[in-house]
Amino acid sequence: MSAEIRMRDEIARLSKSLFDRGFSVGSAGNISAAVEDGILMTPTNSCLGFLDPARISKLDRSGRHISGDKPSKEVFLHRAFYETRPQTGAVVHLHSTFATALSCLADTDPDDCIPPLTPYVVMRVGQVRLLPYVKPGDESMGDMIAELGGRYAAVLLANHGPVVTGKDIASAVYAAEELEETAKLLVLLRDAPKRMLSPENVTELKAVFGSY
Ligand SMILES: O=C(CO)COP(=O)(O)O
Ligand SMILES: [Zn+2]
Repeated sequence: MSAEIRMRDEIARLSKSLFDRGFSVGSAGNISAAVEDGILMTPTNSCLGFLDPARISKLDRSGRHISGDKPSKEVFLHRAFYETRPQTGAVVHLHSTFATALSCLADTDPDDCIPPLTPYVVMRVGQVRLLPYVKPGDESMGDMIAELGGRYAAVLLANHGPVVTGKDIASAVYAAEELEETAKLLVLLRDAPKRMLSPENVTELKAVFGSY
């Protein structure tokens, strides 16, 4: 089996896993993964729970659609991550409930919208930047991500949802799940006095576990 066929199967398998556990609903969200000669991307308006691996879109390195169904309308956003973070192997965009809830709160800190509450979000995701609202599929979102210069592995799109990257597709999916679970804790504990991880705790985690 070729590496591309294996990757198509892996995208479908992990997408279904996210859908089955409620991380995406309907046709919300999209996933892409790098292959040797381009990028595989979930088709626009497809449901993550019912992808046909053979119909997953393929783009060449310059972003041209070369096979499969029409790609996600968020193609600009995905490509901006691959271009500015060369270590990116996959990109996961979801409308998962709690991360999206944080993206709608007026007092979310745009520079650190998923603050370090527990270690795994630091280890798997790192600092997350909130980007201003634009309509889904707007080309300007690609520019806004490019302007971050590859400094963030994940962003939260205001009033929309998270975008999380990883060195490979499993890492990106795990990081998206970790981000969502931390967002859930932050919403649950919103009005309670909280003990956050200290800057020293965060530095230690980065030193021991590295950052992608
Ligand atoms: O989440 C989405 C847009 O932000 C879904 O769009 P696509 O169906 O085009 O991938
Ligand atoms: Zn979306």
